[in-house]
Amino acid sequence: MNCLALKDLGLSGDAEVTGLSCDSRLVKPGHVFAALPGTALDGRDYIPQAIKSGAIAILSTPDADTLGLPLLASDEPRLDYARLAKRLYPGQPATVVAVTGTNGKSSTVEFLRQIWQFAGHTSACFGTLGVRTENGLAPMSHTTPDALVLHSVMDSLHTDGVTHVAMEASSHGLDQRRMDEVALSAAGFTNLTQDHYDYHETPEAYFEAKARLFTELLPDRSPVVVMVDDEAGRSLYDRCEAEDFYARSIGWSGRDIRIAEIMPHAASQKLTLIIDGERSQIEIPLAGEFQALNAVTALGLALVTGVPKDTALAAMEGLSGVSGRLEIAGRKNNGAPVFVDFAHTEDGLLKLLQSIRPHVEGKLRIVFGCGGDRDPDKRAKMGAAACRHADDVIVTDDNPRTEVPADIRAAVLIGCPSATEVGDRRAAIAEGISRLEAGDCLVVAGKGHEQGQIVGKTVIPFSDVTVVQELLA
Ligand SMILES: CC(=O)N[C@H]1[C@@H](OP(=O)(O)OP(=O)(O)OC[C@H]2O[C@@H](n3ccc(=O)[nH]c3=O)[C@H](O)[C@@H]2O)O[C@H](CO)[C@@H](O)[C@@H]1O[C@H](C)C(=O)N[C@@H](C)C(=O)N[C@H](CCC(=O)O)C(=O)O
Ligand SMILES: Nc1ncnc2c1ncn2[C@@H]1O[C@H](COP(=O)(O)OP(=O)(O)OP(=O)(O)O)[C@@H](O)[C@H]1O
Ligand SMILES: N[C@H](CCC[C@H](N)C(=O)O)C(=O)O
Ligand SMILES: [Mg+2]
Repeated sequence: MNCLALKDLGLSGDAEVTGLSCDSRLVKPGHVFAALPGTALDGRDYIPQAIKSGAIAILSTPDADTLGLPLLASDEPRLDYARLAKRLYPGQPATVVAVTGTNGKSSTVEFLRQIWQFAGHTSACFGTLGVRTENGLAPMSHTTPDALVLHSVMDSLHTDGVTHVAMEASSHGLDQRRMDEVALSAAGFTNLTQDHYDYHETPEAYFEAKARLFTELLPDRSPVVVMVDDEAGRSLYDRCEAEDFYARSIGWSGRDIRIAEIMPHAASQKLTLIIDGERSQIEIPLAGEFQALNAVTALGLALVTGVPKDTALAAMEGLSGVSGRLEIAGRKNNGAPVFVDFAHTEDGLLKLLQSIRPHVEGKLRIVFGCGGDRDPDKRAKMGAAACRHADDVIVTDDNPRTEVPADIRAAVLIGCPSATEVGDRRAAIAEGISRLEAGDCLVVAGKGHEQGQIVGKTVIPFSDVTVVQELLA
């Protein structure tokens, strides 16, 4: 961490700043406390608590009552919090790429990391799964972490010799300015469908939060890679072109990387791609069209960050799947497979079930639920998608958080009245497995890589993959 004194921040006094926090519960002696107005609470109410814990200055709105402590007054305290975080942790890998979109961010950043690593760059990625380097995975609490965590992660990656990092840009993170001080080299967009309307309220506001990455955070003329197969992608691409970015359009209807054909095999798929007018064919060791789309987005980002085309294509032929994304967890003794996937939106479920369907001779069965304290409007829609595209649906719990689990299940069942309801997730998975006949397939969706079930404020250890394996044993 950089050494700063109060006077370096324009405040009086020589006291050394030992750290920064926006949570009074984490304040230590010598910290600057950022008292931020929030979505549920107001950080300014916690100034007395922060002072008791040893805060020596407050960063907040000009009207904040600091009880005599020096005030770093700001009309945009979240932005200035990010700026101070960057001053304390200034290191950053030279190439930083951010990926946004409703679905596919975690997969795309991990594939991009693998391509860079294959090309000889010391690489990392971070997001929902944590911070991944060639040495392993360290957990993180958010998809786009709070600015302080973000810059301390960047700084330590830089210290460890990482030159290339791919990060996920969530709509919450963009809206709350968590990544405003990151110096970006390029950005990618996967797709936009419904999620998080509880927070953003309208589809337009959700889109604009994502669009901030391109319109406000990315330096002029930077490369952008946009999947243009949906309306949001096309509209974003047009904006990026108008703003003089180096805009690359990719996808089935992409101009710069066009997917001409995908031939699915049991556990792989052959892609025919037209890259800048030239045809290439590769076999990627991943199943499911959506995984191919994410791999192509990663390819686009690898190319604009300097990886030679042949190297990037060779890397794609050796990609490893991401934990909990169409991961085969095991097979019943009659051969029927059980997959674990992280689909937690209507479109995610649709794409997941469409991807698996061609490989199923018998019945396609699904166990899933919807998260509590998250967009309630997506629940019946997810139920309807499951009902329409699977042959057998079991609705269960998925992180009820502070909501009543039965109420969440009831909302899902509105879209899927014929489904079986089994609240306990382990019992639901057991029921799904017991129904599996030869030729069938079961997919357990919604939790993917997650290692816990959040009930109230408590995290109960729970892993879909482990539970499936225990039940199959
Ligand atoms: C809705 C939301 O995103 N909230 C985030 C936001 O909290 P907030 O500022 O609104 O919090 P608040 O509870 O109103 O409190 C206001 C302030 O008082 C402070 N406080 C509060 C209590 C106290 O005792 N002392 C104290 O100082 C809080 O630290 C906060 O600074 O800023 C906090 C600090 O960065 C985050 O931890 C918090 O994430 C909450 C826990 C959360 O669940 N967020 C999820 C929805 C989220 O961000 N998800 C995205 C997207 C996921 C995806 O689709 O991939 C992500 O990037 O992870
Ligand atoms: N390109 C895609 N189009 C539609 N659905 C997808 C796509 N990629 C992934 N999915 C679905 O979304 C799930 C989550 O994928 P991934 O973790 O890569 O997305 P994410 O954007 O990081 O999600 P989150 O918002 O939780 O961080 C997958 O398990 C799959 O069901
Ligand atoms: N990043 C997403 C993940 C949802 C995963 C699902 N298991 C849930 O809890 O709803 C979110 O926080 O909304
Ligand atoms: Mg993610």
